[in-house]
Amino acid sequence: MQEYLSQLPKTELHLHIEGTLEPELMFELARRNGIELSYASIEEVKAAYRFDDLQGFLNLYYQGMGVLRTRQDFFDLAMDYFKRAAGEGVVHIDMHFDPQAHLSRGVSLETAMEGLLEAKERAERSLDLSVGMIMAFLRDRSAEEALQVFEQAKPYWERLDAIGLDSAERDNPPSKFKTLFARAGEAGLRRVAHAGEEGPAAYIHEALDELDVERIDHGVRCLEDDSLVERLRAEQVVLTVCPLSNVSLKVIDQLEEHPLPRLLEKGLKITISSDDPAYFGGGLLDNHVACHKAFGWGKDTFAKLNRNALEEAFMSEERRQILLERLEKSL
Ligand code: HPA
Ligand SMILES: [Zn+2]
Repeated sequence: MQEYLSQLPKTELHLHIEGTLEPELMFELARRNGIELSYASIEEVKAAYRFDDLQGFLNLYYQGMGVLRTRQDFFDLAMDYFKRAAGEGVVHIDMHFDPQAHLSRGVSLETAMEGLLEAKERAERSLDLSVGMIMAFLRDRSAEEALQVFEQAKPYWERLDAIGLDSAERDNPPSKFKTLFARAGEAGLRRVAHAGEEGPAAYIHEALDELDVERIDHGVRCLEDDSLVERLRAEQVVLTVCPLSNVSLKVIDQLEEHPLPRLLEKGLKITISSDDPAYFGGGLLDNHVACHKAFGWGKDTFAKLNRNALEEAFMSEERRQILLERLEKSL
């Protein structure tokens, strides 16, 4: 099965590029930029990656990305991940990135954007990988700041696929960002949002109704509302579920208890992703293997999850057709 899962062309719709920062690269970038880390060794970093909840993770996530200073750092971060992912059979990644988390520590939008865009272009030329770009906004910061950053990013709108909404979900409802999402829609951008990870099922309804999103990132708490489940099924709204992330952040106790099998039984359009692979114990292949072990899923289920992801990915129709055909041949 491991071999089948390795060669299966896999697509991930939910990945934060800053969450791919492995401790080894963190140390290298710290050295390069003359930054003193609060960790003495790579082992110490890894030992710190035990979280009680989303906020506990976010604190380390924002701290870790402090080593990213130059355009080259952003390029290296992304390219490092793209190579690893392509090496395990990932063919497409829709990548979130958090400009506000860099602007707030004095790193310009251009530095982050140019480094990430260069890595995307290099990967698309030199690896068998396509990359979608999702500019994410931090929901625990103000709506005014988000709008201001979005306007500042105007020179890059053309090269973005979508905007997203992430960071601390509790008490930061989607409706807070209604104006931003309307503005992004007018600018021709697609919209996705994290909802129903730690926040209630009502936030999923709200993201669909008030932000007009086409995807829900996570969404696992939809099961608390039968009418919502029925809506997600009828509209075939894709959920980008992140199994190892949910275990790490204690959204669920253990993978065997994860609602994924129930979500599939209910006929929802489910995909699986790694979220922040450097922090949550593995990349997309590891998430596949863990689901196989926990749920006993066979080849058909993994084919379906990846077909769902391919159908919804931000990629050209030409590449989608090529990859859909390749997926069918790999079965
Ligand atoms: O899983 C997540 N949830 C919310 N915000 C995030 N930012 C990075 N990862 C996450
Ligand atoms: Zn996420």
